[in-house]
Amino acid sequence: SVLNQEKGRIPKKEKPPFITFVLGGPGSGKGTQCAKIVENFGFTHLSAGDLLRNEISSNSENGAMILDTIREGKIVPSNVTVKLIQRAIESSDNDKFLIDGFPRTEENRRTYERIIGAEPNIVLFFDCPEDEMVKRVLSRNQGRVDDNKDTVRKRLEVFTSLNLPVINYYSQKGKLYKIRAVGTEDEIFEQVRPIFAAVESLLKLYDDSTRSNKDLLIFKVP
Ligand SMILES: Nc1ncnc2c1ncn2[C@@H]1O[C@H](COP(=O)(O)OP(=O)(O)OP(=O)(O)O)[C@@H](O)[C@H]1O
Ligand SMILES: O=c1ccn([C@@H]2O[C@H](COP(=O)(O)O)[C@@H](O)[C@H]2O)c(=O)[nH]1
Ligand SMILES: [Mg+2]
Repeated sequence: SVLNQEKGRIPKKEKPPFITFVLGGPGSGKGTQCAKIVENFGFTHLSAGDLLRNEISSNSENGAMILDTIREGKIVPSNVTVKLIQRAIESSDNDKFLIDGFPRTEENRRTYERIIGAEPNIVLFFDCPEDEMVKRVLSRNQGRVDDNKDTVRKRLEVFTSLNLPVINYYSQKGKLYKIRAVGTEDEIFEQVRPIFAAVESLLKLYDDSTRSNKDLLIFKVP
């Protein structure tokens, strides 16, 4: 805005957004915890699965292919998912996002980096035992076509073989925050809260600065 420019600050859209990837197996509680982060810290929640399900319900050209892929617990082609995420980020006024359930594969990750031209600032990993994840998914009752025994088994296999390498990648980069995703929703959120309290302080510093320096957003939570 003019006000910002007068004060010598960088207008909001010219600053890179703060991106958090939220990872974890099926039913680990990603969506549940994202809702709490939205409520407490004002992030915009973009669930890759929800963006894909919207494509099915709006009868888009890729809808049938996406439905088949989700039924099988497989992964939708990277360019399709990344374009949906890109469109959602660009059409938002917010500058801090939770990208939930993406990237699922190393190929997803590289495609995101190529198209968006950036890496996430931090990555959360909800680490939950398999038997607990299966129990949660099978009692979810939201009418999802993939919440059945057979597809859950396939989703768990895909998680282990394709998603864990992505999680290891971000761990090696020092960007990963691992949450022990057992206990009540509130108990789990008490592990999440300090991470976003630190992010909030950092973003405040950044908002007050005149720099568009991305390095300011590389930090360690105490
Ligand atoms: N800590 C918890 N204890 C018990 N049930 C939980 C807990 N957290 C979430 N749930 C429930 O487990 C189910 C799965 O949670 P949620 O949808 O948040 O998982 P998810 O990681 O987003 O799963 P998916 O990858 O399949 O989308 C939901 O019915 C949710 O209400
Ligand atoms: O990046 C993504 C995210 C999701 N999928 C497909 O959607 C389902 C459901 O995802 P949830 O995160 O559990 O809502 C997932 O099993 C994949 O089939 C995808 O292909 N790519
Ligand atoms: Mg979810």
